Amino acid sequence: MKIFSVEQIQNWDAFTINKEGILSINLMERAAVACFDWIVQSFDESYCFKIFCGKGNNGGDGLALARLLNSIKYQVSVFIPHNNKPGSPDFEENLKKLKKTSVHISVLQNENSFPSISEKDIIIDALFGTGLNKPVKGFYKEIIGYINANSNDTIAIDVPSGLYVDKSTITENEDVSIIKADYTLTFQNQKLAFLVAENEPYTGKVVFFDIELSKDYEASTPTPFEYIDDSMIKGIYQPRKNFVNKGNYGYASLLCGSYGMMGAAVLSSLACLRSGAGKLTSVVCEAGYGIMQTAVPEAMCMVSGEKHIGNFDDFQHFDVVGIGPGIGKFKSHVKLLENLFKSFKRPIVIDADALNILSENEELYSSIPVDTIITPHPKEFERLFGKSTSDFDTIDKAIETAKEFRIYIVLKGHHTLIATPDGKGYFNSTGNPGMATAGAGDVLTGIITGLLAQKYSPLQSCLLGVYLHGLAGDIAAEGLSQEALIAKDIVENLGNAFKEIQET
Ligand SMILES: NC(=O)C1=CN([C@@H]2O[C@H](COP(=O)(O)OP(=O)(O)OC[C@H]3O[C@@H](n4cnc5c(N)ncnc54)[C@H](OP(=O)(O)O)[C@@H]3O)[C@@H](O)[C@H]2O)[C@@H](O)CC1
Ligand SMILES: [K+]
Repeated sequence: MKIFSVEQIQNWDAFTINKEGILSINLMERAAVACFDWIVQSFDESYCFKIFCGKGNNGGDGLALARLLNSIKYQVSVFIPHNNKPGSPDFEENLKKLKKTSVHISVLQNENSFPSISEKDIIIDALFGTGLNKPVKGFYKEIIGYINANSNDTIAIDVPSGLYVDKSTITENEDVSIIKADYTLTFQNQKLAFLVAENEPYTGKVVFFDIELSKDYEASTPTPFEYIDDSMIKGIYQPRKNFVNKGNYGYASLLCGSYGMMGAAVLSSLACLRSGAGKLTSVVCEAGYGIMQTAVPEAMCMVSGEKHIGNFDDFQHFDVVGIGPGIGKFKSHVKLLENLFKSFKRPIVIDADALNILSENEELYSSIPVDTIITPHPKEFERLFGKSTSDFDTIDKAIETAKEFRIYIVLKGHHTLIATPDGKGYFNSTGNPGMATAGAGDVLTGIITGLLAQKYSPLQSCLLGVYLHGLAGDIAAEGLSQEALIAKDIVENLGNAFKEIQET
C-alpha cells in the first residue's frame, strides 16, 4: 500500500472527483458515512456526542457526521471555534444542512463558552485534518488543551488535530498542541505520521476506512514510502516446485554465538532452517560446538576459535553469510569482517555485535559490499550513523545512508522500516510489542539469511522476512499473550506464518 504525502492525498481527492464525475461533497459524505457506521457499531444510544469542527473540510466531515448521528436519535451537539473567515464550500454546505436538524450548534467565542463534558459524552475532533498548515496557537490551542484535559473517549476524524501527516510535528515546536485521541478514524491509506513512535501519544487506535478513492491514481503515482501489506507479500512469496532437492534452496551460513551467548546462535540457526534454506552451516566457537550439534541437529557446524569465533575466512562454499547474533565484541572481529567484505561476493546479512564492531570502525563502512543487508535496532542505528532530531529525521537518515552505501537497512521497531539503495522506505504491518524480547532480532537475522539463500532478492528477503517474522510473532502472541512470548515462539510459529501467506 502506498503512503502518500499531504499534497498527493489532496491530488488523489481531486483526481477521484474528476474521474468519477462526482462532487467533492459526495466524497465528504462517503467519509462521514464510514465514520458513522463505525460509531454506530461501537457506541450505543446512551452516549452523547460533542463534535468540535474547524472551518475546513475536516470540520465539514464533522458536520456531516453530526447530521447522520442525529438522524438515528443520538444526542449530538456541535461546537465551532469563532473565526471571521468563511468555511470551505463543503463546510458551508453541510452547515446549511445541519441547521435544518435539531442539532444544537454553538460558536465558541472564548473559554467561557466551552461546554461542560459529562460521563457519557464522546468527544469528536474535527478541527483540522490533512490541511493543517502551521503550528496550533491561541484559541485553538486552548480548545485542544480543554479536550485533552478530559478523560472521556476522544475520536479524531482523519488525523488528531494539530498533527502533521507527513512530517514531524514534535521538532518544529517544543510546546506542541495536538489532540490526544483514543481512536483515529482515517480515510483510505496508511499515513506516515501513524508509523512513528513519537506520535504514539496522539493517535490512539487507528481505524482505516476505504472511501474508494481512485485505484488508478494509486497505481500510477510514485511515492518513496510503502506499507508492507498482504497483497505485496503475495506478489513476493514463491511456492516450492515439485522436482527439487535441497540444493535448489541454497546453502546458508551463520557466523554466530560465543561462550555464554549460544542461545543467539541456536535461535538464528533454527529460524534460518525454518524459513526454508536448503542447508545451513553454523560457524561457531569450540565452546559452542556441542550446544549447536545438540540443539540444531539439522545444521552442520564449522568451528573457529575457542570461546568466540576467530579469524574465519573459509566463506567460498556458501551462497549467503549472516553474521552477528551472539558473536560478542572482540578486537579480532574487525579482521573477521574485513575477511568477509574482501572475499565474499554474494549477499551478506549483518546484525547485532557485528554492527557494534562496525560502528567502532567507521573506516570499514566504505568496504561493505553493495546490496548487504544490515538489521540494526534504533540504538545500534544511532551508534552507526549518529543521533537524529526526530523519528522523521531517522527515516530520512536511514534512506540517505542506504543510498550512500548502496545497502539495505532494516531498522527494527514497532513498524520496522526497510530503507533501500534506491531511496525507498517500506514499513512493516505485522508484529506486536510482545516481540520486544531477547533473541527476537537473532530470529529475524536467521529468517532473512534463509530467504536470501533461496534466491529471493535482497529487497524481497527484507520485505518477506520482516513480514513473516512479525506474523509469526502475532500468531504466537494470540496463543500465549504478548507478555509470555519468547523468541523461540517466533521460530515455532514460522510454519503457521507461511501457511497464512499461502492461504491469503
Ligand atoms: N483527501 C480526501 O480524500 C478527503 C478528505 N476529507 C477531509 O478533508 C480534510 C482536509 O480538509 P482541508 O484540506 O480543507 O483542510 P483541514 O484539515 O480541514 O484544515 C484546513 C482549515 O484549517 C485551518 N488551519 C490549518 N492549520 C491551522 C492552524 N494551525 N491554526 C488555525 N487554523 C488552521 C485553515 O485555515 P487557513 O489557515 O487556511 O486560514 C482551514 O480553515 C481531511 O483531513 C479529511 O478530513 C474528506 O472530507 C473527503 C476525502
Ligand atoms: K481531526
